[in-house]
Amino acid sequence: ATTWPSSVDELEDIMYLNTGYRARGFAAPVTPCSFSSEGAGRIAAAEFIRTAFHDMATGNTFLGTGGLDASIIFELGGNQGDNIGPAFPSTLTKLAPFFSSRSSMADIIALGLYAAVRSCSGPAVPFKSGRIDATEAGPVGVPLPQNSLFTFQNQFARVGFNATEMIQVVACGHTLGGVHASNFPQIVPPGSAPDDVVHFDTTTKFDEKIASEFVSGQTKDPLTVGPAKSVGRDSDYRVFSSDGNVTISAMANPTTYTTTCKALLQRMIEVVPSGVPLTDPIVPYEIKPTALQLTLLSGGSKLQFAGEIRVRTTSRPASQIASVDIIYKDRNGASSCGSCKIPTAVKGTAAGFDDSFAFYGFTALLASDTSISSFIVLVTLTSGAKTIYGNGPSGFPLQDQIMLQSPQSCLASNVLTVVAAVRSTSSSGASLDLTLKVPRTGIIPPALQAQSVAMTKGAKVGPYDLYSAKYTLDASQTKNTKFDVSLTGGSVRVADSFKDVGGLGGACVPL
Ligand code: HEM
Repeated sequence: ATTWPSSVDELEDIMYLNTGYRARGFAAPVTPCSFSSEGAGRIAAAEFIRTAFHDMATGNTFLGTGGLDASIIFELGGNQGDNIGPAFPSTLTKLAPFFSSRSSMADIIALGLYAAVRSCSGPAVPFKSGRIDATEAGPVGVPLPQNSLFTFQNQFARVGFNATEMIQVVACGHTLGGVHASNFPQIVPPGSAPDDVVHFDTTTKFDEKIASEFVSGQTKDPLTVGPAKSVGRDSDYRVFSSDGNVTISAMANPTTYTTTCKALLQRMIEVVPSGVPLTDPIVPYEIKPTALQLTLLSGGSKLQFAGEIRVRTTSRPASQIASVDIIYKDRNGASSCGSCKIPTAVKGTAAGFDDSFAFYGFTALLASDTSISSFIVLVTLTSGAKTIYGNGPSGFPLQDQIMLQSPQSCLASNVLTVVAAVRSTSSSGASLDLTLKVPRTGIIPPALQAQSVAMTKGAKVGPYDLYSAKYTLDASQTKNTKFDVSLTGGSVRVADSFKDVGGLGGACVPL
């Protein structure tokens, strides 16, 4: 199990909170499987999968370069012929809002494949994080329908797939969507098909029909039969028949198809430059603290501790949970707080493709002198059974050395004011660390730009000193800027992190 907090926390939320309370909505553009906000003839799930393939396809595992690195964001515009069609800009536009300092664009593209495949009833492709974004275009070299079999085999070998795996992974991709007349008029002549698109198989589902219809001679795959043949663009035919139909026949079995595609699509999204370490596959937390916030209250003797505990309710439904309690330790790791118990109440439920969650909210007052350093979570079932979630040996950690003072902070006509409370014993100073999204001409995702502003020391309130800083944002940055407040001077970075300017009020309230 992952210990909280972890580098995967943001991606874990994006991956699992599809609908309901605190939904991130990442899978909404590909739900249901047949959906596209772009209108008739388009399938966003197919476009997400094709985008991941094209980003990966120019990698080179011999040299350890490229792969799934988001270099595709620099490779649109059409002059190189690799990325033809509106699928790529549409996909990147839908993915870009999820790009942050905690979720690289390359990870988001890979996660897009997971969501698209799963939304179409395909397997849950294991998703690791840690991909690093390229800073410029990669080489050309996506397989094109006019390429020879020999070229295809070399192109797939370059990204680590042998001749058999090439057949398999093409069959995994070409189960959704199809060929569009506007992109490949020699393959689908304009006006020759409804909505100017011919689908690869007869179902809009992640299934083996692409293989079974090929083997039975029923296929209408436009890269196998039809106009593509006479112009040498029947690439699926060349690929699928390249070993005398042995592999594509095996892929006609539904179980073989699903198992093979799960493994090969995972490998596909794990083609990354050498030296890029990926995490273990992300799995949902059983218990995950959410939106925790300490706030110093007026007078300085009390801290407000508020937040939510997200409980996974997939195998243990929320209806069986009688209570969720927090049991905390004071800032010295002791229990000077007495029972040190904080009750919670249900705030809402959420769901992913395969998991469900309930959020339990709480607000408590703590003595600011003794404060808090960690907590564990006690789940009591209606049967009386109790389970303690300790997050490893030391509990869920919480630092009280620096905290955002949300009520004292505000965003008023683009001017951001941030106030933090810093324990008087803590440090030499505080810093406001912004992650700005800077729009780039002709490139869909913005650049991330780190910006630090020294905070100015103000009044002393109880055991804390207040610090403040101002920063003027561009209009486009008033909704998408994240920021930390951090201590300066220490050897280990201590911060209250990943706050959203969108969460601040329009008027700062003095303490
Ligand atoms: C020999 C290798 C391949 C060739 C030559 C090839 C070629 C093509 C072509 C020409 C299209 C039509 C695009 C359009 O008209 O919009 C297409 C669509 C598609 N390809 Fe491939 N492809 C190959 C391998 C793959 C692989 C390995 C995957 C993913 C695992 C994949 C996923 C897709 C998907 C999902 C679509 C449908 C897109 C849509 O409906 O918008 N392809 N491919």
